[in-house]
Amino acid sequence: MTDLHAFIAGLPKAELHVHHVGSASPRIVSELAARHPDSKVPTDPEALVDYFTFTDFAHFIDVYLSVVDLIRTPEDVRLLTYEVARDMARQQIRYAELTITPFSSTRRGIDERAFMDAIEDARKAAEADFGTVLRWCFDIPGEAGLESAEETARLATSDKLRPEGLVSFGLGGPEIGVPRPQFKPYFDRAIAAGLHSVPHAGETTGPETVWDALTDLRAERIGHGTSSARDPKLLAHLAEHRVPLEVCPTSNIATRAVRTLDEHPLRAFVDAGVVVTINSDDPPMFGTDLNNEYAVAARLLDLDERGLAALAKNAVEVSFLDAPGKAALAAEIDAYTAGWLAP
Ligand SMILES: Nc1ncnc2c1ncn2[C@@H]1O[C@H](CCC(=O)c2cccc(C(=O)O)c2)[C@@H](O)[C@H]1O
Ligand SMILES: [Zn+2]
Repeated sequence: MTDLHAFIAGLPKAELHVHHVGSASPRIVSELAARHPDSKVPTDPEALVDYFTFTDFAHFIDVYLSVVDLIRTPEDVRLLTYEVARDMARQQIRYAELTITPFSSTRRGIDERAFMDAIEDARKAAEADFGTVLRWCFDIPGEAGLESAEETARLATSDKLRPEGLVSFGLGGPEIGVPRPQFKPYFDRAIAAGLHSVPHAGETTGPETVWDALTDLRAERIGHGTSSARDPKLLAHLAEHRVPLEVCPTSNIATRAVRTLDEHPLRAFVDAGVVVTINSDDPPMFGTDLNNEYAVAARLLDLDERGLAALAKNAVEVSFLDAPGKAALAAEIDAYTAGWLAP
């Protein structure tokens, strides 16, 4: 391990763009598959590497949904959530906003009350046992249609069901053929209920989708926003209004949204003055983790320890953590970096 990799491994971090089911490691997949042996998801870690090699974005979503099918009971939901937090803690991730798609679970027959209790129970246990603070983003799986938007908005805004850890409202899945403006009424409801707007946009379609997310969905941060690099006016707007991009470099290669890491627009975003955060999206499915994404960012942006610490602090600053939590985590990053660089 180089010094920079060791620095990253110990750096306290926040992650703002990571999916719940997409974080199921081979260890967790094996445990779930043992509970549900009829699943087509392989349990052998070597076979999983092949299974998690995608020909395009649509193929990725097919495979993703086969892992969704492994989560059938509230106890599966609890196990997944708690074990994902354990994997995060091992990477010194202190705070994560985990994107959860409750529609996928409720439509598969998991009771909505039991679902909320399972994620909340796991959140509290993970904070007590591992020190990792979790918050939720509930996302609409856009391709599943307006029925899924209605269900997600209902679950996210219901006084009786809305979980304490919920901070934001998102929109994921394929973008092609799924225009963002149709989701405006659902985002309006979520925002009126006090949730932050963080849709995916510009991952697999052009910059116009990012404009739609800003205008119609009142996005406060953009998931990916990769194609923004093709529109200088959009870059200037993102920079001026300090709308951060949640960049997930390895994900973009794995889903073939970008051809190679050297062609990734991360550097163009930074050069344009856009606030960026570094994220892992669906780490085991993309053969990565947050530490590796920081190493990729260090290479693409030519960063040293101070630059990496600044990137980690970006994520804290634009997170939806409360002010004392942000101050404490930023101070922890500074203390760690000063200690590392001290002679
Ligand atoms: N890189 C990504 N970019 C975008 N999204 C990503 C990414 N990674 C993970 N996701 C997740 O994939 C889900 C997609 C689920 C979906 O399309 C769907 C369609 C029809 C039916 C059902 C169902 O459950 O019955 C689900 C999204 O909601 C999102 O949370
Ligand atoms: Zn995502």
